[in-house]
Amino acid sequence: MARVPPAPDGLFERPRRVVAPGAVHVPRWLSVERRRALVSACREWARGPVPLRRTVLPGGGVMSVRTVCLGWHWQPYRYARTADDVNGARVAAFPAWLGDLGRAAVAEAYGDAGAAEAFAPDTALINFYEDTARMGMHQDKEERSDAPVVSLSIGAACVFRFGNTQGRGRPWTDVELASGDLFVFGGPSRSAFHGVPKVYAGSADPAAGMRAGRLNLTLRETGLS
Ligand SMILES: O=C(O)CCC(=O)C(=O)O
Ligand SMILES: [Fe+2]
Repeated sequence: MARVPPAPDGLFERPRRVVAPGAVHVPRWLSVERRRALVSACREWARGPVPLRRTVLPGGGVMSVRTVCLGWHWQPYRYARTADDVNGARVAAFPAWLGDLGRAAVAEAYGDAGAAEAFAPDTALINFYEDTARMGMHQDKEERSDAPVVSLSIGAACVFRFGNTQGRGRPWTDVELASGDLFVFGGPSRSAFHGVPKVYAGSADPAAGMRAGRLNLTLRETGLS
């Protein structure tokens, strides 16, 4: 297992990059204040009403990431208001301020005020990765909306593998997502396969309140009511 952390901040410039049409990586978008506020909000949400837990897949496999949802609860492979595969509780509300952050993210990534204004996320999936956690290649496809997915990363850096819409295999692009990075995928990239094959052990963001591990939030429109 590679344990070499990415280059320290500031050593190399990480430019903003269009990875595929509609898929934009904006390094270090979140300020340290914003990262700290998100980390403490996630700590609260991880306590309940639905606790942070490993999702059990229909075949019996258990995901290595631990997840908690806001607004709508995702379980393989549908959304519901209640976490029927955990404790039956209704998930915490999706807060208005997180919707504002999502719209700012779309504006930043696409430079399109109309697209930003139209973005109305109603769910967040919050994933916590220990250094050994991974996420296999998948599509985010339970949403009934063409709206983009906004992804925010805090803590340890990872390899985010961004593939194609046809299948799990190549071609793909490996992107390093580090603390504070924004990644938005929409338009022709909305249903691209993607995953996290590696977290860089030893990279952390103590200033944001993360001594170890990686936090990722995806803000999405479910298209459900
Ligand atoms: O952790 C990430 O960067 C991606 C998470 C993801 O793909 C998901 O929650 O569906
Ligand atoms: Fe995903």
